[in-house]
Amino acid sequence: MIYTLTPNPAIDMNVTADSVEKNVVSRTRDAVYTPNGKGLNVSFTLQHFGIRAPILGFFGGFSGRYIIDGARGRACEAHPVMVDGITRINTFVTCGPDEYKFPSAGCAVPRGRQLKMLELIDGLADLECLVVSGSLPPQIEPTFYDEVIHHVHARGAEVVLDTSHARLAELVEKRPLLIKPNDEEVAAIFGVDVKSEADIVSALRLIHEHGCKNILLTLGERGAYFYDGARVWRASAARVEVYSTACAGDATLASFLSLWFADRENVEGALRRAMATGGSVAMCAGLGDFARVAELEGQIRVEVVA
Ligand SMILES: O=P(O)(O)OC[C@@]1(O)O[C@H](CO)[C@@H](O)[C@@H]1O
Repeated sequence: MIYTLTPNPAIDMNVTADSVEKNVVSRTRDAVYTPNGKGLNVSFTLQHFGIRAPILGFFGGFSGRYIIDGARGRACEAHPVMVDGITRINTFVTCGPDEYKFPSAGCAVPRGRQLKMLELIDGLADLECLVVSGSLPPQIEPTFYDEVIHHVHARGAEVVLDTSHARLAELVEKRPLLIKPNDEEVAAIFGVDVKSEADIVSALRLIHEHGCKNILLTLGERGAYFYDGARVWRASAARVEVYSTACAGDATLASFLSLWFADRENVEGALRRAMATGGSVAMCAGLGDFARVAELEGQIRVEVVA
């Protein structure tokens, strides 16, 4: 079974504004509140594609309860580790063609609660893969990622990592099954350019040499690349009118896993579904209803480029 771990969940608040200016009141409308956080988005998307992916995470206060209730309301199993404090609310403002993103720091997770999470992971008898997604809240040291990987590997299970933390450069040496960086993360964390296709292929090979078994590199409207240590695939992006790109990367990762985790040969089908799902999510606030995935799949071109 695939599980997801979101160390720092959030309620996402998506709003629309006609203008955003400093030192004046910028009124917003159309607020949409959704239970989120990177790993939860992965679980919800997997659930859409018929794959149960129980949720692990740290939750607190009214906002934490709203997220847990929202997950259970979608028939997603949740194993919360409760903390004092209030789970964060992240704000996403769409203003014409521009997006403003304001993630909060999150609520502190004391060491005792971190150990409780590791204990929970140790007890997951059916764990095959843990998708660890998103940032770390206050009081959690970056080495918590290392500890989680150690506990998952000790159970004989695999780890998928999606984090923009600089520690990713060391974590790839622990041989995760897959990482899903974007172009900015590859440049910032691994110090390599991904402007041309030649740059991209070299970057993928470099990250693979450091230990990561598979890499799904997402590039927004430039599409995505996948490397498994043997071949590099390129997939085009869906051509859609973007409302908010928040959650699109998580949905891309989850929809890729929904096919590829069980059938590692089906990279082409998995990439087609991934790009269509990411496109459908970018058209709306939150994850939306995935209504246009099948139609968008027809637009996606996938080819082996190296
Ligand atoms: O602060 P993190 O954990 O890196 O990102 C959190 C977050 O921005 O990621 C998701 C979109 O990918 C949102 O649902 C959520 O608010």
